[in-house]
Amino acid sequence: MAPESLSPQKQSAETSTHDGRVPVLLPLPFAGAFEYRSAIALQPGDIVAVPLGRKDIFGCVWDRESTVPAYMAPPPVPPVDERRLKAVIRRLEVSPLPQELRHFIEWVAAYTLNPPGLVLATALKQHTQLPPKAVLGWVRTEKPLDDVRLTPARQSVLQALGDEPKSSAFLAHESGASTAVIRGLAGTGLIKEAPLLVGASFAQPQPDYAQPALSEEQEDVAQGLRSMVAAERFAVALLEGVTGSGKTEVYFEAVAACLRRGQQVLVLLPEIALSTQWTERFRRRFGVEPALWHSDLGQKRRRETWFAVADGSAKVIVGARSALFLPFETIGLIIVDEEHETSFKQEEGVTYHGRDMAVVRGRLAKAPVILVSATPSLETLANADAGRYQHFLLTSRHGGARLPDVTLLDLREDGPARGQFLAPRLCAAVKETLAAGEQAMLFLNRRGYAPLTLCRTCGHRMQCPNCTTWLVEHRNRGILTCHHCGHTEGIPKACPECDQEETLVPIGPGIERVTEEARECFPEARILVMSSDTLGSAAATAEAVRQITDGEVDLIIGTQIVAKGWHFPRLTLVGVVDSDLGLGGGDLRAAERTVQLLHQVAGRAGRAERPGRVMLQSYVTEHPVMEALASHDFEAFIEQETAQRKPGFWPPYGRLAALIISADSADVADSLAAEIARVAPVQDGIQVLGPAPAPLSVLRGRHRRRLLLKTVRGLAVQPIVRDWLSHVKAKGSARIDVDVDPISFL
Ligand SMILES: Nc1ncnc2c1ncn2[C@@H]1O[C@H](COP(=O)(O)OP(=O)(O)OP(=O)(O)O)[C@@H](O)[C@H]1O
Ligand SMILES: [Zn+2]
Repeated sequence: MAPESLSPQKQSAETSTHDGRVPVLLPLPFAGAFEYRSAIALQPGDIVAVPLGRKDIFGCVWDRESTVPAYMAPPPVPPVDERRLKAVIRRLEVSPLPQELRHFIEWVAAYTLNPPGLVLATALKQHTQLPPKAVLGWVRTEKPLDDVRLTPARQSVLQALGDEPKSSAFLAHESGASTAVIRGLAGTGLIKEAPLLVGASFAQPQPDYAQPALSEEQEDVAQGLRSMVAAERFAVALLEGVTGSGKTEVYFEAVAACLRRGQQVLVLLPEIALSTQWTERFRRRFGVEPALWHSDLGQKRRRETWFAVADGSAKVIVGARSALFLPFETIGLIIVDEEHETSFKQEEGVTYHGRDMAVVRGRLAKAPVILVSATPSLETLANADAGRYQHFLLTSRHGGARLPDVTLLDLREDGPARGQFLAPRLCAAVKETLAAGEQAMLFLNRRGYAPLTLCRTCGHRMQCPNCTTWLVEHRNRGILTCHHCGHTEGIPKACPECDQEETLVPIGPGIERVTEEARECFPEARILVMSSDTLGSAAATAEAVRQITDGEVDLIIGTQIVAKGWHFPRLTLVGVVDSDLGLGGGDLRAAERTVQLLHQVAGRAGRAERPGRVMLQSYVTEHPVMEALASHDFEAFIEQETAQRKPGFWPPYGRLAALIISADSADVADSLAAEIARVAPVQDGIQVLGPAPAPLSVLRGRHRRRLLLKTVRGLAVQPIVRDWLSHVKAKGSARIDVDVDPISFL
């Protein structure tokens, strides 16, 4: 989304006790805030308990003035009659939601066409459940030192103690002493318990802890980023650089600049649970771990982090997109790493794009935003080309490493033997690599053993009973499973259709099947499989990374997990088993996404002294995607994509909103879809496509139809969709979901 569509923000300094009435936003799908009576003075942002129907519920005292531009704002909620007004029960003793965060919540709601209460729910998820319990730490007492015998362990504890209370864990870590020593010290009366300042457990990153020597090119870019931070105003930059060029190292300089100004930094990573290498690099650069924010965080840690972000003591927060909803004290910089990743888009509930909303958040915080990628999205490139974003480039790999040589393996000519998936030339290359004591990687973006199970006799295909999709065989677990709804069944002995035994055969490869083949071809190799099925936790991932880095593994076989920003210095060969996999389906971004993914995987090869090579197995070697990958010429590819999208006003040259209609039965879905189509907007610059059955026309037992609204760039989709949907109502089991800027077209 373009920053120019954001209007300047209005201040709403007004207190909300207004004739004793306050608007309170509840974390529920209502159109806006409700009014309540309040005898006590309340400020916007206060968390309160209020009655709703016969229940009590938490809500947030809201602003009367909206900062969202009028054309995007939802219609106001009609005021409530004085006599029906209910009273606020009490104010909670917890930190209020800052104004900037409230404005952000309104923005996200208006932009994504969601009720603001649902967006508030995202922000409140952890907050109001928190009992404000004091956590105790230790401080020095008045008692003179001379009275006490001091062991070296006790001395080092005293040294680690500052003016502010410190937690036992912190003291133990800093001093190397055990908690027993600390308790012993307390027994002497030299230290006593005191409430911890919230966030005290977050050690401060040191901007000058270990500064790298930057190359000239890196230094130029770092300088540009530092001055953006120094300007302390909203601006967006694209940091584009080939894989291994040191983008992380360079944006760390912007982080350092922000830390020196005492401000907070938010870094969004697409796959935070996999980011162990990233946090380790951060620690090497800044001396401490950053604060993490993701869904696997334990309750206690979540709570500590929330408060430490609110009081400004957590300086660098690295998180998944939900970190955008944290109550930052002063954001000075936002970084979105791998900005092209589609996993930044939340697909369930409130559908929003983390990258785009990061730009909104930066705007509200008056802070610069840096978008980082080796293969930027067309959206971001278009913004850079139009001069809306600054554009920084890193053109060479660090330390003289070369970009890998990319070879296309045409499967029509050099394909593998029947029933196999690795072409002879790829096998030979793997053998050579392993013989040289280097590591190889095979990439296939498909979990399980085989994507389809078919009866050789009658042609029956094993399908999910709840979804329009085939069941995927997971041979290791002896099951067939649906990757959409989770339906699981045993692998039958006989075909359920024709009852013949031993006729079901797997069609096509998943990584389990490729692994089986690799074990036969490379019997000596130590193989490690990386997929969400084998790496369940951050700890398992960290251990896998350690094994690879320490050279305990020869061959890595994996799904898209292996494409993430890993730095494996011994890895010199990457083989892509099925390069064409992402190209089918006719999705608007299929080609773009394939280039991004395969380039990212290829970029894992040859990142240190030894040169790398990449082999792409494909049936369409003449496809522009394959040519771009082989020649490292993305400009030509982007030009071609642009030429295809521009005339039809496809993003980023137009805007999209998808309507997904779903219901228990096909009839209900069809008739609602038809009704919506009948009242579709007719206007210059607008086109409505559909209704049509969704590619996943049945999902979890619900029948789905899609309509797509397309507008020219100058028209905002929000008011159009809002007006459109005001003419229809979903009844019974039917539902209408809106997806603004859709990424998935399933
Ligand atoms: N100036 C530097 N001094 C020392 N090491 C550096 C420097 N620049 C980069 N490196 C090292 O080079 C390697 C690649 O850098 P980095 O991972 O930052 O690149 P990247 O552009 O983010 O890569 P990718 O897009 O592939 O994830 C890392 O190990 C990094 O520590
Ligand atoms: Zn299913």
